[in-house]
Amino acid sequence: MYSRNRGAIPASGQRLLVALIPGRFALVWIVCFSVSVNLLLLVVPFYSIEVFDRVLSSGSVETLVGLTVIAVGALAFSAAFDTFRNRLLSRFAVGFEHCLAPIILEGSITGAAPGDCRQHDLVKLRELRSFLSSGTVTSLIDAPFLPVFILILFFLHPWYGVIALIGVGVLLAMGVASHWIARGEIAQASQAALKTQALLDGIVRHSSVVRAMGWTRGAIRAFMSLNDEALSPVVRASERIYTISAAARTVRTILQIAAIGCGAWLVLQNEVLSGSLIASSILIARTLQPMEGLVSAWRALASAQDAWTQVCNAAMPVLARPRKTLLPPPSGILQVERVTFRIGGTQRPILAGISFQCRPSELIVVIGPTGAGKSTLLRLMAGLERPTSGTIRLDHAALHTWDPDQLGQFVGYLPQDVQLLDGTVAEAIAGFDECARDEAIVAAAMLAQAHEMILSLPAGYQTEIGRDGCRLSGGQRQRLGLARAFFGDRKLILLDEPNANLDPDGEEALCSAIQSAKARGAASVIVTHRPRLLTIADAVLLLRDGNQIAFGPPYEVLRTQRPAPVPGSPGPPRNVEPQRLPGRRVIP
Ligand SMILES: Nc1ncnc2c1ncn2[C@@H]1O[C@H](COP(=O)(O)OP(=O)(O)OP(=O)(O)O)[C@@H](O)[C@H]1O
Repeated sequence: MYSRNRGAIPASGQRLLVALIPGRFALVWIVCFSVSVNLLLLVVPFYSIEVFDRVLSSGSVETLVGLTVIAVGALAFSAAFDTFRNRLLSRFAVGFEHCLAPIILEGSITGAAPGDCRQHDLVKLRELRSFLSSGTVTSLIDAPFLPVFILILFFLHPWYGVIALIGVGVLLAMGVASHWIARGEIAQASQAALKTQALLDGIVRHSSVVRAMGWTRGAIRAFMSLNDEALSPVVRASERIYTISAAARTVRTILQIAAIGCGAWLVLQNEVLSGSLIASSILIARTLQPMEGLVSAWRALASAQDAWTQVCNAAMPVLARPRKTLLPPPSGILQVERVTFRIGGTQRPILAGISFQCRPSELIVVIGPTGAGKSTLLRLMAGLERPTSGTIRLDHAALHTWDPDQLGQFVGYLPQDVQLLDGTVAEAIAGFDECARDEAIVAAAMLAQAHEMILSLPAGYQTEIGRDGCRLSGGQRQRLGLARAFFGDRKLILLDEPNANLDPDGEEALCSAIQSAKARGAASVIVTHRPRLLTIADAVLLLRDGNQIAFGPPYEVLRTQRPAPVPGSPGPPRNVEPQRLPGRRVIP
């Protein structure tokens, strides 16, 4: 079965997952209702036997009326039980999704779930939910009653039983064949569908770039070609399954005719009464119909099995994670100890042996050329990645020992691309903090010098900013991102090029916001390519090719990195601020 090469899931893990599902005891009721529905299905064949063999021979109208009332009553009960069973199944399916969706989502957000297509795990969960409330599941639940029907057929006459057994065997073989045929195609289609979805996400997300660069037709062509790739195995599998399904229908009809012919012959031989002829043909139809349904249900079954494997793979790492003890609020002592980071099995580390410390009220500015590893270092300090070796500590506790949500309350992180949540300005600042007070939101906006800008927006703090803040300018987005980073009681502020889109006024505002954060006792680490922040920094960390070239007071680091003056040249003027950061272009 296709499982994104994630390896087998231990049966104990699957049991653990199933044990979490609420309402699983409803399954007992579902089975009870199924037993009742299937037993009540026997009413029609027995009614036929009684009518043909007793009423017609005795001519008793009272018996006929009595039998009819009983049969209709039993069928009414059967319909009611069937309804209850389906309702329970659909509620169980909703409970199933409701229970597992938060786990899967947590895996996607925290990166606990393996694989690069985590957003599809929720889609797979939804597929499973609709499978659970589908007719395929009721057919599967009904399947164990087939032996009962076959036994009754044997009881009516052994030949009826033999015909039913042959039918079940042939249809079962056809079902298995369709499963084998569909298996490879479904795996292929599933992989291609993931690729198509990823491409579609990219095109929709960057639709303005696609439009501006004149790539619309190209994007459509690329999408259609991948979509065709995803559809063709589905079409191939469907065509083969339809062929087998049609053959199965023919086999069933032929066997039903055979049963009637055999019954008629047995009546002529006086081996059975005519009532049993009718009863046996009804019972054979009841036996073979679900089997025929299972032939086309194999594909749904294979897809559900694939979805279950993916859901288990996504949920297990989250369930296996130990609960973390909540630590006291930190004061903001950040220690980076011999940190090395490499991705996958790559030889060259992105960061190698980085060590420094940042105390409360200190500001460290990280500089270095493009690709030096500055953003990666910030991601590690925000706890988004774990060092390959070495440790990063906040108040002496390694970051991975903090509860991620608790740690997040004390870390204000602004990535290079601001990434604002869709919603209002206030929501973009407070995020998913349900207890956020308006005063705290406004205070953060004021600290980031974004308050005036927000008030100038059409609906102030209630202005909808659109997906990723698309209705705001780059500078406005950056100021909102800053306000979000300062929102709440942050003890560690991590900003990745916060002044990239800021004008000189914005940069001054950023400096005063950082001074306020310093005054509050927050430790700050800021990546920048511009020199303004160096004037308020306590220390500078210079990175190059993932290595720590220098760390110390700004003037020392910059002095050691300046090119030696050419003998005889006048040298740089003494009273001018540094205009070139080591390893970087000249700052205008
Ligand atoms: N997810 C990733 N997979 C593979 N390589 C990565 C990944 N993230 C970063 N890198 C590599 O790590 C190196 C450092 O990247 P990083 O973004 O940290 O640099 P940077 O110093 O912040 O650069 P810039 O100043 O341009 O933002 C780069 O060579 C980059 O290609």
